Amino acid sequence: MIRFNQVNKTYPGGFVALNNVNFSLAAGEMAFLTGHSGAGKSTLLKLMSLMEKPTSGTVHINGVDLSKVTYKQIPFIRRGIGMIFQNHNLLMDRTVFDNVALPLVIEGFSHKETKKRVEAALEKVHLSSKLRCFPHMLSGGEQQRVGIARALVNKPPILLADEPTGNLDPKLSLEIIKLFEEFNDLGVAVLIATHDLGLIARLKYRTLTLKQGAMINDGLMEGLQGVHDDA
Ligand SMILES: Nc1ncnc2c1ncn2[C@@H]1O[C@H](COP(=O)(O)OP(=O)(O)OP(=O)(O)O)[C@@H](O)[C@H]1O
Repeated sequence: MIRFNQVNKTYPGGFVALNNVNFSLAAGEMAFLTGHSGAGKSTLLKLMSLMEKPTSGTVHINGVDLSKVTYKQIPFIRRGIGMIFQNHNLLMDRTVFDNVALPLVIEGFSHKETKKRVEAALEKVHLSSKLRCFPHMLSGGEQQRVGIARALVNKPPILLADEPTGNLDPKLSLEIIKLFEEFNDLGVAVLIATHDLGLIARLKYRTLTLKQGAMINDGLMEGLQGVHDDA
């Protein structure tokens, strides 16, 4: 589903953001990605979504070697990945329905099919009653759930989340993770980049840890000391 093989990323200017990263995430797996600020978490997510290219090494997503993807094919590859961000990037002048419908409108789905899918996605994130609301009428946790519905409305097999609980209190954070678990139970592979060591410690999922661009841990976290030392 996701496979990194000897991946290096050096940004123009010479900064080494990723150093020989190897890992894979199978279909239906769920894992955390953590590490200090600047460790390379966002860079790793950007390589998967074709926002950046590796300097060397290969990245496979849904069986496709991304180095072989042409410019024209990029939108098709991206459709296989749902992305969720800390600030959820909702369109504030559009309703909840329109925000969630956006990926389907871009893909050219009929109005009838769009309505069916948007209603189903909003039901999954428990927001059916808020369909006609504008984002400013919702709480932070509800806005994040709209972002999740939008990311998953076209049923991608992979979900990538970059600090999805960054602005939320512990209770709401857990609710968001529970939603991810529900999608994971349906077979979606989920990778969650987070600084939230409390969340990681409570949930006992596989945890990939980056330190200065190198993958220093891959597995359940036992002791978390040292990971965020150089933050
Ligand atoms: N476009 C760029 N050009 C040059 N350097 C960059 C670029 N993007 C990121 N970097 C550098 O690469 C390093 C890794 O950045 P990255 O955003 O992947 O870290 P991160 O682990 O996501 O950090 P944070 O938790 O603070 O978001 C940082 O030192 C950053 O300054």
